[in-house]
Amino acid sequence: MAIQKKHGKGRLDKWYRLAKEKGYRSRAAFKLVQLNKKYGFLEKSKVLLDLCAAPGGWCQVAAECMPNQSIIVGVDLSPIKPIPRVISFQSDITTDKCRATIRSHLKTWKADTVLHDGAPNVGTAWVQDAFSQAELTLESLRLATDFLIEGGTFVTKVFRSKDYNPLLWVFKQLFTSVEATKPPSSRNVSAEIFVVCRGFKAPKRIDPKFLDPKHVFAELSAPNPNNEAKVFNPEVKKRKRDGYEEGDYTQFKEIPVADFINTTDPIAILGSYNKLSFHQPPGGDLAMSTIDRLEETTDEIRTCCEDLKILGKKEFRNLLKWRLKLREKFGLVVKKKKAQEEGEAEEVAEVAPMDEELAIQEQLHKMREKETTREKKERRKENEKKRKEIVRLQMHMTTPMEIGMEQVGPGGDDTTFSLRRVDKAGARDAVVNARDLPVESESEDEDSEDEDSDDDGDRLERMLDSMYDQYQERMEDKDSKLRAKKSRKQYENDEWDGFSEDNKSDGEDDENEGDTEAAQSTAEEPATNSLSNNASLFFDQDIFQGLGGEEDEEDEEEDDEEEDEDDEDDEEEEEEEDSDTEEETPVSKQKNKNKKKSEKQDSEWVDSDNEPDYLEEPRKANGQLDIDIITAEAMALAHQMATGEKRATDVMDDGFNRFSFRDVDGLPEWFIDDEGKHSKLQRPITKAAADAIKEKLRAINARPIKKVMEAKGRKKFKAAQKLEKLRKKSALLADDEALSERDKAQSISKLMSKATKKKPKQQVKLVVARGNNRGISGRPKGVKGKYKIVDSRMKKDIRAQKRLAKKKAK
Ligand SMILES: C[S@@+](CC[C@H](N)C(=O)[O-])C[C@H]1O[C@@H](n2cnc3c(N)ncnc32)[C@H](O)[C@@H]1O
Repeated sequence: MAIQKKHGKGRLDKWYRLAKEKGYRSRAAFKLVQLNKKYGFLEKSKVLLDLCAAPGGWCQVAAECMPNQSIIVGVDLSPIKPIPRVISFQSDITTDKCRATIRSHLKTWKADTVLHDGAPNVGTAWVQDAFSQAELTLESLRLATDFLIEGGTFVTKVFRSKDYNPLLWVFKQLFTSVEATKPPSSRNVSAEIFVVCRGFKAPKRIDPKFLDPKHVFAELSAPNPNNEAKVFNPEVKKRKRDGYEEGDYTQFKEIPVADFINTTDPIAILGSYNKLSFHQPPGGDLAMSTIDRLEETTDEIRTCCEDLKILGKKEFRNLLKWRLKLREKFGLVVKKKKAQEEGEAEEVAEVAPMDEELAIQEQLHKMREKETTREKKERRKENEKKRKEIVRLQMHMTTPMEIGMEQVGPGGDDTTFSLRRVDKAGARDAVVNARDLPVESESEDEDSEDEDSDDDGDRLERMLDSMYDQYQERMEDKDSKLRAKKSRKQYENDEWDGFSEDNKSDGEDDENEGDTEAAQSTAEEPATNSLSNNASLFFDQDIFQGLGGEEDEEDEEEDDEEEDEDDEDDEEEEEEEDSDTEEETPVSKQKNKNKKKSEKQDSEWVDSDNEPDYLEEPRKANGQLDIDIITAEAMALAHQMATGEKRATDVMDDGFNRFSFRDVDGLPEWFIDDEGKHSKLQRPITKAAADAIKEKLRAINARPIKKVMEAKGRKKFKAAQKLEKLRKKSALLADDEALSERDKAQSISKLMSKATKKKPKQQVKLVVARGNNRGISGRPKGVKGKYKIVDSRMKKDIRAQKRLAKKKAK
């Protein structure tokens, strides 16, 4: 059971806040709400008497729940501010005057329900309050018996004390059903219980003893205590069930040490008593004298027992240890548990749990709170780890390199850098994009903590990457330029054919063979397939020159054989072949032309082995490259080349600059993208080139797009159809002999005017982007037909334009 604070803000719990919210005068109002929810007596009542009603929370609830025209009378020692539909007055419920006043208000009516929530010493008039709680309850019962109707309900607050059971016994004599319950809004730390007595028996004569506190709460004489049994057989001793002592305001409390040894709750004793007494009664006490004589009971222990209020932690610990030792000596340790279990079982049975749903909800709430605190803790831990990892990365303590090096070491079964393995591990894309790669620890000796933090680093990287992807997607949705840029980038990435699907399937049969094929294909790509410039340059390096493909070798062999067979015809055939191919395509023509031209300039440029990939580009009928120059830089370059200001070799030279071979491996994409904006050669743009591009774009914009053309075509077609219909109709009218010529002419002209009448244009509603419409996407609420979202400025401008146009028209 959670212990709630009894003071300060601990009192301001959720019921307090709820009461404030709902306008109830006290949090106690919820106790009645919950009691009524369980027993439903208020809705059935027409006359209600609220004893001890101030400040009036219960009266408010009663006024809410009871039928209209009901009579509600509230009384308290303290004044009650007026409540609609409630009669209230100030009086002591134990007096005859109070009884008379109630009678005057109720007249001949009998009450269906009597409520009593009285508590002595809690109201503002506590000085006048002389009764104990139990006595007050009995007094309220007396009033209830005076005013209750037969079958009526009496709801009262009772405190768990030694008087509780006698009270319950009295209730049972007067009511058919008596149930004790504790509403959820009643604090757990409070000893209060509510007893709902239903079905008032309304006996003609009530035995005065039932309502006489002296008689009801008279103590039964206890049997002589067996002190020996008390110490040695504690299971026989029943747990003290006196509950809270009424009116015990004594400051100094002492308790016999034997009780301290026997108790199941030593902490409570140490906390609430001032002294553990070794004092024995006149007749002597075996337990006490035994404890006194034992060697464990040292002088120090005795001194500690003298004044518990001045002891520190250490002394308390000593006392508890001493108690345990004595209990062991008396053999009480195991038995104590049993006794406690029994005691607890009994206690639970006393109070019926109320409103299970509410209890479950509360429990769920607690569990959820626990869960969130746990999650928060974990998140904090995780963040701390990530922060450390970033610091490590920044200090170059971890390197995002050596990708897959340990898996396939040199001299292993696989080739040194088996791309296929990388591919199989699903990291091909990662290699291409130089990201998402797991960073492997550099040495196996690194401790597990480092591995963990490496994993965290990877996770952080991946998180950043995915966040960046999401950001880009969002931006692409908004910006078509970005979309185009992405598709261009994708296209460039797709050009990397180093790991073709074919190779993949081959490789599954024979790894080694596949590998050579992969190598071969990569070596061949520059010549046959269109690789990106970077890739071409990469494979142009000397290291790849020696790598010949199987096909090449076969071709060579075949050539050799042919050479052997017919040496003489070889040269002629070759010449013929060359001329044939030259004639076949304009591409080769162009190639040849290029060859001849560039022989003067640069022999490398037309090296057939290094055929540039632009040969795959679309060409015009005359064999010229069909290049659409769309950027000012390209236009400027084209201009420079056309005027001879720049040569092809210059362009190639320009290709080798400090940005050409930027090492982007292992760098996150967002970083590359960000850098890419600036890490490139800034090419000069001429004014003429910029103007030419502007002109070109203007022309492109002026060109009607396909959809507009289609719409225009549809319009034309529909007009033709309409005309045809009209023609047919007017022909019919003209042939109608029943009509006079004048009527015919009139009907035809009517038809024509109807056809030529333009449909009124649908108005475009201007919706100002303010209030709820600010920043919305899609149709604003309550707008039908065509609409346009504008800002208020635009709306005003349009109105002004219209006004001006009207003025001009006048
Ligand atoms: C817990 S408060 C009642 C709260 C009330 N049910 C409500 O919902 O606002 C207890 C009240 O009992 C009143 N009380 C105590 N002894 C009384 C007595 N002898 N006669 C009348 N009222 C008494 C106190 O003045 C105090 O206002």
